[in-house]
Amino acid sequence: MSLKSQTNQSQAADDNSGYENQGFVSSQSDVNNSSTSARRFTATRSGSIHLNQVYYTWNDINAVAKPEKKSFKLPCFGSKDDIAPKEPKQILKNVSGIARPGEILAIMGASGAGKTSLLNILTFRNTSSLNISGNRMVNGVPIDAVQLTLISAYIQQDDIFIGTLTPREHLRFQALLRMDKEFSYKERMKKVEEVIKEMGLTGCADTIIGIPGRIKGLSGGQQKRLSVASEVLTDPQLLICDEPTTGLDSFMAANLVKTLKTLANKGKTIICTIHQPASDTFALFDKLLLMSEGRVAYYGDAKKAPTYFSSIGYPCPETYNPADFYIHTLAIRVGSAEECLQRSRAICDKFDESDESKAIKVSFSKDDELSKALKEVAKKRKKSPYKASWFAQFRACFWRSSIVVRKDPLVLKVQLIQTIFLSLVIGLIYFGQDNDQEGIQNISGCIFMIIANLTFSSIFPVTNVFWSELPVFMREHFNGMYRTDTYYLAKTFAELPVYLILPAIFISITYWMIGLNDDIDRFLIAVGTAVLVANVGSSFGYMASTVTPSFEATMALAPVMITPFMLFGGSFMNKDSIPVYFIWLKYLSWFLYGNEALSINQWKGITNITCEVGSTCIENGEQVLESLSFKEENFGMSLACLGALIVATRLISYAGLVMKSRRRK
Ligand SMILES: Nc1ncnc2c1ncn2[C@@H]1O[C@H](COP(=O)(O)OP(=O)(O)OP(=O)(O)O)[C@@H](O)[C@H]1O
Repeated sequence: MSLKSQTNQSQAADDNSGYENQGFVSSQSDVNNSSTSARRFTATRSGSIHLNQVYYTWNDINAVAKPEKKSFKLPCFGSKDDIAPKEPKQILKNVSGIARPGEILAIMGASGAGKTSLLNILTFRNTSSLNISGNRMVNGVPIDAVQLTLISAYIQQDDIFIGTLTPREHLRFQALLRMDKEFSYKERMKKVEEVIKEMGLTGCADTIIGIPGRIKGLSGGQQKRLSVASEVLTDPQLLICDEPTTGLDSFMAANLVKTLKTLANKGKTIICTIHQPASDTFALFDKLLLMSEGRVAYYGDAKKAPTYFSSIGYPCPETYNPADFYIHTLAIRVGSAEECLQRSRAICDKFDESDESKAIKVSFSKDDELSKALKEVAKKRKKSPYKASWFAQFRACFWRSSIVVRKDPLVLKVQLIQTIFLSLVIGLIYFGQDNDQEGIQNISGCIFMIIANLTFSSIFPVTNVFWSELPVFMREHFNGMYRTDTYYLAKTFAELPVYLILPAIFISITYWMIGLNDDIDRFLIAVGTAVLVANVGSSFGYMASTVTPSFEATMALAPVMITPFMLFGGSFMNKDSIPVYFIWLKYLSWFLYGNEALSINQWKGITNITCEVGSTCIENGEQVLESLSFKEENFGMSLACLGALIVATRLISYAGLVMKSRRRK
């Protein structure tokens, strides 16, 4: 190791005190015969790697769209176009570039220029429909998708958060699951506070993030800064941002790029695609990669671009925003496409011949140590992508889900109001029932109403929350933050109090208003039965959500799925009259089990049913149960079946969630 690299090593050790040095320390001669700054890296036992500086290079990237799979058509129905083989479409042609530490590289171009395709290729994402050639290297070492994720962070265009959290809570959750095992809880929380300050989020750290259309929260710019903050927590040396300023006004866009600039000034390498930035935002970029028709039209210092374009005959007028000028010059306009294509081709050809073009291709000396370390760490990460243990994942997910339960009005507040309102309505409708002939019918009706309300008021809030949280789960799960089982189990336990307390409140109000069996033990059994029914309902809500492809499909199909269980619940049709081919549905109907349990609880041992002299009457509870085909000895079995249905529907929901996450892979 050179003397210079040893000096840098001790300096960097101070910078990275949180990392455990395992001896993978390397130096490397610099690029292009420029000054030799040693770049060391540190690999930790827990499977992370930290590079002091990142030079990300891509050379001669070519991308061709894979031919579309032809759908089967009878020859007589196909047009000539269907039969003729289609020319493979070249998306990128010999695209090269380099992103350096301490700089922001902006990838710009008109619509369809190839920015997204290039960014996808640079991040190894969504490239299954392309045939790609060329190489992508970090500090001269060819890398793959997993190796890139070890040293970089990708900030996607759309910000996805749990809207009921505050930025501080969101960042704490991220820190608990994404920072290396070596960091203590205290260090993680300290890092969160540092990042809040660094990203200018101090003023809104305890404001709710917000849910569009439901809860007002952070501004677009603050949300974007929070996205960046989430990534900065893990201290990646390479940040790749997909159109970070989209949807922001020019002031907020400039603010965000200034934040990125602060990070670049700390030595980070930043790449971002951008759509027509305002001139003050454009002025903040260090390097510019202009694309046109899948080719490089310019790569170099953003400030030198006007001189370069003047030199090839396209001077930017003084009063013009340079970004607008380049994009207009390179855009392919409808109506003059051929002329625009010729101009684009000429500009790209000129760039290919220019000195600027030659400067892109830089050579690195071989770094076998870095290559070996990257491979080793990637191997570990492939085995287990998670940085936190199973228990740490469960604890963090449980903590966050508990906050959601407490703060999301849909989960607790709205449900509580709805529960009290509906229980009062049912209580008033069936108020003060007596043990007489009319009361038998009324009580049978109100038991059914209680079960139906417990079911519906559990299913729909669950589906709403599930679908609004699903994108967050998908992104975080794929980012290796937590496993599906820890997420699902933590959520189940965090929501449990809701499905214990709300049914208990519901039954407590209705039970006494209606005047059901006034034995206190019977009341407590009714509470227990209501809790079981509500939990079958919430589990069914999860199941309906995980086995259907979209929120709309869940909302459309859930009632259809519930109807048969409701029909065979013993109220609309006598239990013993169910057609033989539908008997299996009866065994899955929580309406039937709930109905049977609550009816037995109500009528068992009742001997004093009033009967007018001279009329045919049901005289006691036993006869009531007999008329419904319910048997007292089935009481325990009905409760056990409700419990079994909860377990079964939860397991099916879990399997559905696993399938959903697998399908995304
Ligand atoms: N998988 C693909 N198959 C076929 N054509 C594709 C594929 N991916 C991209 N293209 C085409 O390649 C061209 C470049 O697309 P790309 O999305 O990279 O452009 P862009 O510069 O990001 O545009 P915009 O700013 O409008 O998003 C477009 O004409 C697009 O239709």
